[in-house]
Amino acid sequence: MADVRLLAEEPDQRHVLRRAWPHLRRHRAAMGAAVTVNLLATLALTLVPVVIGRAVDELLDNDRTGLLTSAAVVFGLVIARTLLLRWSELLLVRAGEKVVHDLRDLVVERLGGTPLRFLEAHRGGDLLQRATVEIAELAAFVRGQLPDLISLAGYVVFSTIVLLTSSWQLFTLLLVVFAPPMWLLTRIVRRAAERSYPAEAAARATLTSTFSESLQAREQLQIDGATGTWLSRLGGDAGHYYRKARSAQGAATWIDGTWIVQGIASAALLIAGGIMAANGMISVGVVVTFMLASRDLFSSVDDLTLVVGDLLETRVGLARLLDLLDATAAPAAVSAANVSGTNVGAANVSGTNVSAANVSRTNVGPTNVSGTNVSGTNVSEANGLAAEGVTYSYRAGEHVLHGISVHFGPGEHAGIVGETGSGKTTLAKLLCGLYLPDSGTVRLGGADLSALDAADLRKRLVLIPQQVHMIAGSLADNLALTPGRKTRADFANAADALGLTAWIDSLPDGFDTDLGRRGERFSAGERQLVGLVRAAMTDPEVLILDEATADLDPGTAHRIEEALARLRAGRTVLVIAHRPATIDRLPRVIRLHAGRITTEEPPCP
Ligand SMILES: Nc1ncnc2c1ncn2[C@@H]1O[C@H](COP(=O)(O)OP(=O)(O)OP(=O)(O)O)[C@@H](O)[C@H]1O
Repeated sequence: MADVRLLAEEPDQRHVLRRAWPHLRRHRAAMGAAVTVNLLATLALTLVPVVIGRAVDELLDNDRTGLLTSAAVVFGLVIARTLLLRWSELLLVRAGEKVVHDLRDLVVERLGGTPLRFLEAHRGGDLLQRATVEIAELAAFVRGQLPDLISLAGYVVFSTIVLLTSSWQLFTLLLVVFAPPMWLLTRIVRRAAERSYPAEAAARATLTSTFSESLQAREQLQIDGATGTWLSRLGGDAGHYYRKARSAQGAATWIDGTWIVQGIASAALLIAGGIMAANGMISVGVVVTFMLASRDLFSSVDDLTLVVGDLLETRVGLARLLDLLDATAAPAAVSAANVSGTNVGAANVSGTNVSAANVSRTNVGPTNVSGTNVSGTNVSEANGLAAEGVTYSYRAGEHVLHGISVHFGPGEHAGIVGETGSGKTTLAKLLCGLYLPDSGTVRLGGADLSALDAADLRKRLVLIPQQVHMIAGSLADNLALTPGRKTRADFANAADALGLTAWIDSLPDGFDTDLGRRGERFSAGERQLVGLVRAAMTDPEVLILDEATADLDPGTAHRIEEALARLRAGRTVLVIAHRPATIDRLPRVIRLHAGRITTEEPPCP
């Protein structure tokens, strides 16, 4: 299991911003500009209580000109604030959306390039949740709360400065009455949120997984009459999510405590301010400024607590997303790890089981193949496809393949057979580089697959699985899923080369025939025909067909055999064979039993 890092459902939330920074770096100028404009808007609004306080003193002094000037300044500040705020929101949302857009692209790119094993090791719903819901939540936060968060943080700072410069005595009183209980409440909310939000996100991901699996398996569940069992499992997951969501709500109720703290602080300030004004220590205007600015501060802190609640929730999603990006990053490092692991394994294998040299001389007989079938000259192991001491496990410690060594010469046609679960499909995926071995090496033309360029590999080695996956759309849409830009003419040429033109013509709309949402219109065998046409367009060195286990109608079986026979020329073709008719025709057969090669039937003369 060397090449897979398993994702934790409840992520580590430490240093999330530091981890996210590399993804923000490209947009820092735009974000810096947005934050600056936002802070200017906030500053404009924070100055309003100061001007109102001055206006009150001017009113008490009968200074009409001063009063009118102050009123004009208040008006100007409010207008400036409105315009600046709108501008900053636009800038911030635009910059934030770019970040989210880049993250979304990166997730798609990383998931597309990640080893198959990584995808198989995780529940589809969990990956879906991280790649869609959590990015959507991040986008919603950026649009909805991020501008507020910056404004509110600005209010807290600027209001504090206004309060401190208005009256240090009242400010000291405010500090004593307001700050300690607020600090305590914030700690409580934060702790409760850190406990409950990740658990809520994990429970939601589990529910999504169970739900999406039930949709995928709906036919099987109905056949087995297991819908009830599945529903109760879904109900269990829904109940678990409900409990976690309630606990997260519980964490949020602590926020209401801030109202009580604010009430007490306001009353204390009013009494103290009144006494000081009566004694001539400060003007009435200063008391007014102080009360207005402290109200601003209270409501900012209040709103900030709510937004911070959202921030903590978004932080969990961001941490889960960053985990996904980290786990699917750096394929170079992954393959390097595997290459070294492979070398160790290969050394072990040659020491204990079957050495690479033995494989070519005794077990597999590539010399025979090359000597007789292909070129008439000896082909060493440097040519063709070779597994050397390959070991593989899906779960740590449970080997599915045990030191498999086998070689297929260029142009060879061979079969891999064995009972269900003996490891044929797993070996096929290793042979075409979809899995990396735990130990041992798979080589193509002498080169370790893990060292080859992934895109190049996909053109040189093609696997047609038992169940060829189809996307919603037409036959042409499905044929287009081939490396390179293929045209209608390419589809037609490939079908013609495989003798499938009559079959395509027999479809209602030829290449435009709609195959349904999941290609339901085609049987397993017909889907493999689609796979064969794609393979013909890719023109790989090695083609591996994992024969469909479902019963094939004679017409389709014949078309597959015919197409395969035409594809065989000039390339290595391996068939994971299930049907006796196929096995009988294979010139060379390798039999697997419980992850080991048991017998090797030599090539037919
Ligand atoms: N994605 C997976 N996760 C965990 N275990 C798996 C996975 N795929 C296969 N296995 C297990 O590995 C073993 C070998 O499976 P594999 O599909 O390679 O066998 P097979 O010979 O191709 O079987 P079949 O003829 O039924 O296709 C089986 O025990 C199977 O349960």
